[in-house]
Amino acid sequence: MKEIRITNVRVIDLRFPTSREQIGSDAVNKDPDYSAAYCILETDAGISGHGLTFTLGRGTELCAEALRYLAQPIVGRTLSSITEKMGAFSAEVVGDTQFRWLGPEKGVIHLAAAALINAVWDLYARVEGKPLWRLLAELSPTQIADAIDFRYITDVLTREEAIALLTERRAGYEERLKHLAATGYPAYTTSPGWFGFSDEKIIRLCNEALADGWTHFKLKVGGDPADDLRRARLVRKCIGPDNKLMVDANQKWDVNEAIERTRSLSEVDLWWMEEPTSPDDILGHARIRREVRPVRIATGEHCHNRVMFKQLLQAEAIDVCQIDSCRLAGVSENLAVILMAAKFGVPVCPHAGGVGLCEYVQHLSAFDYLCVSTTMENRVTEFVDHLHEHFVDPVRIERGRYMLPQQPGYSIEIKPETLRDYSYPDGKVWK
Ligand SMILES: C[C@H](O)[C@@H](O)CC(=O)C(=O)O
Ligand SMILES: [Mg+2]
Repeated sequence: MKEIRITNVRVIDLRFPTSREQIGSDAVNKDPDYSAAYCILETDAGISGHGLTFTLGRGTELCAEALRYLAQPIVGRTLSSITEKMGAFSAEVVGDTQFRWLGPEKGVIHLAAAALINAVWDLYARVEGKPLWRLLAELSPTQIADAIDFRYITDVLTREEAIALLTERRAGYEERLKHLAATGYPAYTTSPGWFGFSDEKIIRLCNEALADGWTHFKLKVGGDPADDLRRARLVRKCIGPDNKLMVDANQKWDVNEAIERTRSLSEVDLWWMEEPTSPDDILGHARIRREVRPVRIATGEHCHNRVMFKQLLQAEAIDVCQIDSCRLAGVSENLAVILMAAKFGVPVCPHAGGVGLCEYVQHLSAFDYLCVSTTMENRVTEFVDHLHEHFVDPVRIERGRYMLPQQPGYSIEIKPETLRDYSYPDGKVWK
């Protein structure tokens, strides 16, 4: 096959005015405009790769600028020179000897790295003619290991251990694939439970979700204690005792307060408490987890790199590992965390509250089930029912489950008219 060369990278600052209806709101992020720094890798073969990183509106221009900077060195490179060792490529992207001072491997520059690395994976999958989950599932254990930068995690997961785990878990792959294709991957919905929604709206949306077959629901908390409890009781009453209810405080509390508030909310039978305190407080999470048992503790959407996840796992601080497709530096770093979570026996339930995150994480969950965890037990991938109409290959949900994507790529391409109308500040939506 002819070598494919990247000839140009276009970067777009894209923003959706979701705050106008309180979509995506939580106790801390009260007015999110779901946004993205979006990039298109153009090639000399006519085929292009797409990637985005999720943001909340203001500041997206900083991510877009960082993305432009990180993209420069790949213009002129062949795709195969990058994809033959995606782990080395990831290390290059995050290792720029001056730029890394702005992180390292965290914040604006890491979000930008995710958009770029994801775009390369998208291009790779398209060129191979496979959806990303299938590309990953059909790579050999050695090739998956080559896609990972193991630096800083070899004390818990070496390259050899990763290869051994993937090799051992290969058994039963065909049966799992048939099962996944037939039933889809379990999901939960956050859409009825945004912080800024009225009681009436929450109940109407829960009832609609129940009718659509949803069995797992998440509610935003972190407001006035009595109000949180009242809303949680309302949702529990509406969904009944058998469906699962999770709550998300989005980092609102100090550790002591988190313990107190979780105990109080446990009255409504919580399946998990999410982001009870600062995402950086690993020992705080460990203490909260010990003191609120049997309520399980979930976190990860603000866990900015594999080292943080390594420590959360080592410290026995989490019951649920919420990887984020673009908080971590794209597919490659997510693979590292999926494998570490498997080693510690902690279920991965990806975060997807944002634009494009559902489109991304369905591929990661499929790969996790097919090749790593080999089970769906206690695993649910988040779903939010917003903005899918802007994607060329949007997610398909049936009875509360993600159906396997079929089109080549990482499902993240946004329609050209959306790129035009929602680009910031010149798109017509922002005029
Ligand atoms: C600002 C985002 O909508 C955030 O609230 C998402 C989130 O925490 C989740 O989906 O979980
Ligand atoms: Mg959350």
